[in-house]
Amino acid sequence: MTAQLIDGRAFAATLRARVRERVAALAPEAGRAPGLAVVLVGHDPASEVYVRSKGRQALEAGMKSFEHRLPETTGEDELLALIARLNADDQVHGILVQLPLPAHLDPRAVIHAIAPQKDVDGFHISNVGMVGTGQDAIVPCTPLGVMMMLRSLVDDFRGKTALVIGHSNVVGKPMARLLLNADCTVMVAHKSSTNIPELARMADILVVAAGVPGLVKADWIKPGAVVIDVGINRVDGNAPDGRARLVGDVDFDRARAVAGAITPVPGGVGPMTIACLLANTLRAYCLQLGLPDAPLLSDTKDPE
Ligand SMILES: Nc1nc(=O)c2c([nH]1)NC[C@@H]1CN(c3ccc(C(=O)N[C@@H](CCC(=O)O)C(=O)O)cc3)C=[N+]21
Ligand SMILES: [Mg+2]
Repeated sequence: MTAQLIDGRAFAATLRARVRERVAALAPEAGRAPGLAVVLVGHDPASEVYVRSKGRQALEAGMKSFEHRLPETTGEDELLALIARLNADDQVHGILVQLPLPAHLDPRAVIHAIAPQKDVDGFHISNVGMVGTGQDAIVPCTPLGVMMMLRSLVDDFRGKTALVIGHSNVVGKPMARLLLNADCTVMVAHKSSTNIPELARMADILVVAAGVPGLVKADWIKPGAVVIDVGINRVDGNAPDGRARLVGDVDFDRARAVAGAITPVPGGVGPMTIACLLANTLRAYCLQLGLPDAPLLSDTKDPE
């Protein structure tokens, strides 16, 4: 058997188109469009690329984009003052502070300074607590995108067993909570657990967010399982042209022969993360303006 490839670029394009349509319907005058503010401190090259594409995609969706680039040496007071201004700015409906921050800045203090209704990353303790108790909240972009893709593949989460490898606040923990909220049986493993292969072999749904290239071997995968690879690892010099190559956390070429469906890297989870940021910004806008907020992709079985 060869696994079905889950096309994250196609899902993301469909979601972006739905966001764009709804923005056009809700805010025909550009002056009232949803606004996304992205804050980047310092010059991490990967972060620069992501921040640029977030800004470009926000504009393409008919939103306003505000980019704030601050020097590496920015003090916490200065950053908190900027967040306070963005919280008070009625043109700004979503605020994202790009992580990681330089070491002298405390990410918790910064995240918790963001107004929860503008926290489009879903990292504020208020949104985390809401998701943790099964309430409607702003959900972190990567796990939200994964759930949208899973819903198109899994008819009924009840009775399914899921393993999440990695328990970060950004991906693993919220992923596990969303799967629990969907009535899956959920296991969460640290990447260095010695029994991961046995746990993985029980999983109908395997979500890997460990940051270890090729961690998951084909013989860990239950035949027919849905495998979601969240890893984005830059491996130097392996591409035919000698440049860095992106690989996931799953030994993709061999896993394909065992899994029922699998996400590639690149072109899997990554593109959905940014599309979900736009969806969250639209959601935040609706919450702030008291507009109805209908689901965009989460309710549909098929991205077409
Ligand atoms: N506050 C905050 N929120 C984030 O959501 C956040 C962040 N900080 N810091 C960095 C990570 C990383 N991240 C990605 C988004 C898109 C791709 C993506 O589109 N990846 C493409 C490939 C891109 C490439 O070629 O590098 C793909 O997988 O196909 C990847 C990674 C969001 N992050
Ligand atoms: Mg991420």
